[in-house]
Amino acid sequence: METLLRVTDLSRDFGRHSALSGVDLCLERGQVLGLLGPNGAGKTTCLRLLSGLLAPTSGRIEILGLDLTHRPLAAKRHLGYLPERPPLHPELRVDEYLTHCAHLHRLPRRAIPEAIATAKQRCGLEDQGRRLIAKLSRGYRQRLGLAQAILHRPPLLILDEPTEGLDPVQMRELRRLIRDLARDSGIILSSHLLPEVQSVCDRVMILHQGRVRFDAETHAARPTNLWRVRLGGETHVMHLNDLAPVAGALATGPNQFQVDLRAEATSADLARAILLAGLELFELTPERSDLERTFFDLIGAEEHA
Ligand SMILES: Nc1ncnc2c1ncn2[C@@H]1O[C@H](COP(=O)(O)OP(=O)(O)OP(=O)(O)O)[C@@H](O)[C@H]1O
Repeated sequence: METLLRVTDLSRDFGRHSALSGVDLCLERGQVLGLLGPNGAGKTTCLRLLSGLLAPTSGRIEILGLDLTHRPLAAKRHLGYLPERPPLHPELRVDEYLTHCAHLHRLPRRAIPEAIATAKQRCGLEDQGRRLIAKLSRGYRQRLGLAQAILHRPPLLILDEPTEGLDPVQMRELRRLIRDLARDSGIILSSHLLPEVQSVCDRVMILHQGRVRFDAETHAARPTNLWRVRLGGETHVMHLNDLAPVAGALATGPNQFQVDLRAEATSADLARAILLAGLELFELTPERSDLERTFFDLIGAEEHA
């Protein structure tokens, strides 16, 4: 595997306020990393640092082994960036804007038409070249922002809230595009939506108040077949362990249990078995994964604050 990005002990202060502190991360080609966190967690600050738009207070960022602080131009050549609000020029047509971006990316003049055609094709903009940007829908503007980010075929893509403001169909299409782009690049994206990150990312980092609170592969963070069960009356854990769909049960409180179901069993099988055994079922809910627990604890803390 090829390491595209290596970040060591990255911090950024604004005056006395620490917006980001002690972030370490590594990204390989083919990986999609999701930065998740509530408003003000430090996601945009982190992505602006990684894209070289903001200088770190301390720490090191290497893109394909090039130090972003000491060799910014060489390092940024390998990077495509979709900011939270892409600076599109509404008075330009799609092709005019992409030509302008190609010049900014310093693409050789002869390579520009093909680069634009490829970027438009990948982003589903083939028929939009003559359209005024002012007339594009939100979804198409986002595609155009992505097209400018991939125009020079960078191996590293940084996308700040790429699906923000899109409708569910546009979101699904953009997620598909992100997965497609990840076949030959590494992608970091930010979001404050847990399902979004779970559906598109291989790895997730939760930021809160500028610090990393959780960092794991998303498949490792997926819930197992664990359920929380609350029963009525006087029930012993043995009653649950005797039921056919149950692989194992633990008592977690008076009449409360954590139940691990057999691989092929469903919650409906469990509910049926509990009722057939003559027990009273008060609650049956999926146990959250560590990722979900951390996320909802933090969001809950935010809402409470
Ligand atoms: N230029 C700046 N000057 C001062 N403070 C800033 C600046 N940029 C960000 N901050 C502060 O740094 C913290 C992190 O902000 P940041 O925009 O990175 O969060 P975020 O996770 O991207 O939030 P959101 O989801 O709302 O975009 C916030 O407290 C914010 O107010």
